[in-house]
Amino acid sequence: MNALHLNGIGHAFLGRTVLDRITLDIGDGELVALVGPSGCGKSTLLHIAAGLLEPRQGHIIRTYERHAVVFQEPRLLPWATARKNIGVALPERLSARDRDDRILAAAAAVALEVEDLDKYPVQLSGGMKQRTAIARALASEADFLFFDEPFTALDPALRRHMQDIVIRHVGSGKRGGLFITHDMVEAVRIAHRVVVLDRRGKGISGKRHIAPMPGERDERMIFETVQHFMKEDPLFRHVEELLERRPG
Ligand SMILES: Nc1ncnc2c1ncn2[C@@H]1O[C@H](COP(=O)(O)OP(=O)(O)OP(=O)(O)O)[C@@H](O)[C@H]1O
Repeated sequence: MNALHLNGIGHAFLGRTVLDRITLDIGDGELVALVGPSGCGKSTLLHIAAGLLEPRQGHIIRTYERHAVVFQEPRLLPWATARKNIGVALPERLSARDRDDRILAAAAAVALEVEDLDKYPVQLSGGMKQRTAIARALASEADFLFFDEPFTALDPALRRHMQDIVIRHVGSGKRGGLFITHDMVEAVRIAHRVVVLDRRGKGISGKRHIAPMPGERDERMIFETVQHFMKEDPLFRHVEELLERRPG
C-alpha cells in the first residue's frame, strides 16, 4: 500500500506553469529523496503534498494518519521557549509527565542541552533553532514526515547525525517520508529511492532504487553510488545544477 499518492499534479503561479502532470507514489515505510535543479518546483510539490497549497490539477491520496513538516527555516513561535515549541504539536490527551518525557527525548535526539529548552528562539543559534524544529517534528505523533532541505544550516557532523535520526525514525515503523535535498550524498545516505523532478517541473524524469536499506550503507558504497549517478547515469545529467546549491 502507498502512504502517499500524488496523481497528475499541476500548478501555476501568476499564470506561469510550475508543475505539470506529476505522479508520484511513496510506499509504506518508504523515504523518498526528491532532487532537481533549483527552481524546478520541488518545494511547491512538497507544499501541495502536505496540504499547504491547493493544486490547480490532480489529486492526492494520503493513507497515513498525521504528518509533520520540517522546513528549510525553523518557523518557531518567537514567544515560546524551545520546550514549548517542541511540545506544540503533542496531543492534548498526554499527561504533563508524558509530554515532558517526549520533549526531553526529542531534544536529546537532536543534541539539544536541557538548559537550552528554557531559552526563547531569539536566544538560540541558527543551528539550535533548526534542531528545535526537527525535535518538534520527531516529538509529534506524525507517521509521515515532509522535509524541505532541513539540514542546510547545520554543520557537517550534526547534519550527518540528523540524517541518522531520520533513517531510524522512518525505519521504526513509520509510514514514510518525502525529503527534498540538493546534496546527493544526503539523498543516497537516507533514501530508499531517489526521484528526479524534471528541470522545468514537467513530470518526474526518473527514479532510482538504492540497495541495501538506509542505515546499512557504508561510506564507500554511498560515495561510489553518488559517483556512479553523477558520472554515468543520464538521469542525473543536470548534476551541475544540483551541485550548485550544495553547501560547502
Ligand atoms: N508564491 C509564489 N509566487 C510566485 N512564484 C512562485 C511562488 N513560489 C514559488 N514560485 C516560483 O515557482 C518556481 C518553483 O519554485 P520552488 O520553490 O517550488 O522550486 P524549488 O525546486 O524548490 O527551488 P529551490 O531548489 O531553489 O528551493 C520558481 O520559479 C519560483 O520562483
